[in-house]
Amino acid sequence: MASLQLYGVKTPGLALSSKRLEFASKGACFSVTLPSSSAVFRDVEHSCRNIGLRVSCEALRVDLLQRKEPETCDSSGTGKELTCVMKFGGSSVESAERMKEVANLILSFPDERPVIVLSAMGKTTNKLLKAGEKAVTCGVTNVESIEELSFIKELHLRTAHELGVETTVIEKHLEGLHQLLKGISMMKELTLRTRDYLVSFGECMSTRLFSAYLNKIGHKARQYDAFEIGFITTDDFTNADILEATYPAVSKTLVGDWSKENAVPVVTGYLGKGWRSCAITTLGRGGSDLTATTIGKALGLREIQVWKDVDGVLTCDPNIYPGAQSVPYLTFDEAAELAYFGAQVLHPLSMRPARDGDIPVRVKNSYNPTAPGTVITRSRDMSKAVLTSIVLKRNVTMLDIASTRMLGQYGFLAKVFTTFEDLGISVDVVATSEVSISLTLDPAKLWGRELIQRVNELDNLVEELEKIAVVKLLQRRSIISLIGNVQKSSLILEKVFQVFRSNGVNVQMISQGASKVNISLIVNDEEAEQCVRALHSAFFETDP
Ligand SMILES: Nc1ncnc2c1ncn2[C@@H]1O[C@H](COP(=O)(O)OP(=O)(O)O)[C@@H](O)[C@H]1O
Ligand SMILES: N[C@@H](CC(=O)OP(=O)(O)O)C(=O)O
Repeated sequence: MASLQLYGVKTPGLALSSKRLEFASKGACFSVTLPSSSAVFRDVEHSCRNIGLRVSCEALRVDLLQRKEPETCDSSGTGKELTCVMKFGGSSVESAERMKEVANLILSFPDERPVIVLSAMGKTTNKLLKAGEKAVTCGVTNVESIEELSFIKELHLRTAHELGVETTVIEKHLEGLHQLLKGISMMKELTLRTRDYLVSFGECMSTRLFSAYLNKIGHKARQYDAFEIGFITTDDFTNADILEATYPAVSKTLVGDWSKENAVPVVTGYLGKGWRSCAITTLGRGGSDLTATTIGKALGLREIQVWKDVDGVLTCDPNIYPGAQSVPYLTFDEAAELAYFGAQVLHPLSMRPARDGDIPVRVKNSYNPTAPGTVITRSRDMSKAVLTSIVLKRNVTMLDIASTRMLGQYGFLAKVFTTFEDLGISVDVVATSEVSISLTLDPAKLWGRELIQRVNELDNLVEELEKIAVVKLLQRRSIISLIGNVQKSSLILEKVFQVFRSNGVNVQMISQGASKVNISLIVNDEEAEQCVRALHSAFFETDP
């Protein structure tokens, strides 16, 4: 038997009984006693609906997984609510020195009562993945000498020493990591599920170190593993999606604990728990941004701050052009499009919870906290906006598909897209006429797969499409996305084509589509960076 609490209750004080259920009203909470089988989850949901309670199987499952007894919200804290999320990425917490600076930064906002979200230290996630790959082939006796394992151990132990906190806070994890790598090397295989478990050590350790440090300097803090506090996801290992049930569960734990002890919550970014597998999942690379916005929405906070190593969202990738400037304002739609089309600065799905909860997101530089950064909100004054940012997505596969039938035949586009659906391949940019279609394949989805699988999928795709069309497969293309005010598309395109002409570059496909903020152009990979630099100069560095 398990004890549950239900969320989303509409009518406080309502009592219900049935053969299998016992609801006892407790303010807005109801506890229920039932055996833990999924059939019963459905029964409970159904019964609740019948009496006007809005709950989902997922919400029930979350609480059952936590197996928490109903608690009274007796508060011994200050009664002041949490105000914002502050997320610090790997670049912001790469060393003890950086962690100290981040702690100072947090303390320099005495009016804020933040939830802290941290990524793994520096490049730890990459190193963990590399260590996992080496473990597959190196043999159990050689795991000890995997360079990346030694690096991670040394980094975290040194950080503990330099912060002056007990190494015991991470020792169990370091030992667990070592054992896991031995396991991988025995099995000679690294599944996606194991990969997620492997990388979770990064966030689990960074948050433990940081929370211990805050406590050491007299700032009460409490560490949380996201997968223990209700971050419930799909079971898509390495790219899991957050489920609705996460919001009430996370809010209940964080707000409940805060109201009792006023300890700054320090939460692992990037991680969740698969709702069927109950195993640790990850939200895709850079997923801590999504953790932050999810907490912001769950708790209805005033602001979500995402602290990076750049002065906010920039006019283009500074690695392509160091003269990129910071963009002061963006809408959620612009930021989402920018992230989706490849700007590494934000996780592609991270704007969704912020937009749903209408919570402003501020992108700031932890190395330069006085810089204003970028504020992302639902709407902004677009009257003067032309181009906001230029984004590059490299190594894209493009398909030219021309119907073998004549003009006036219907159903061609439907057949093409059915083929994509059947093969589970998603499409990025599309331009069509009645009898031909050019499109690019989403590289994130395609390149995430094993090489053999990828080649097979492309072969199958072309084979299927060739039944109705002449197909040309074009590799090594780049999408240049122009994020801005599409209302001024003629002005933007006039300038773009001038730039391309003077650089001798031919655009191979162009799509404005339904998006109100993005014009996409496809060029050859080798021409792409030069184009971005030339466009940047034309749009941002010359007088209007
Ligand atoms: N348009 C852009 N604006 C800002 N940064 C960008 C942009 N495109 C790419 N970047 C890169 O994104 C990096 C920040 O993202 P990320 O490495 O995920 O930060 P963090 O680890 O702090 O979360 C920057 O250092 C920069 O190199
Ligand atoms: N550590 C994870 C998650 C993350 O969000 O990292 P960062 O905030 O450093 O991009 C990654 O490297 O993907």
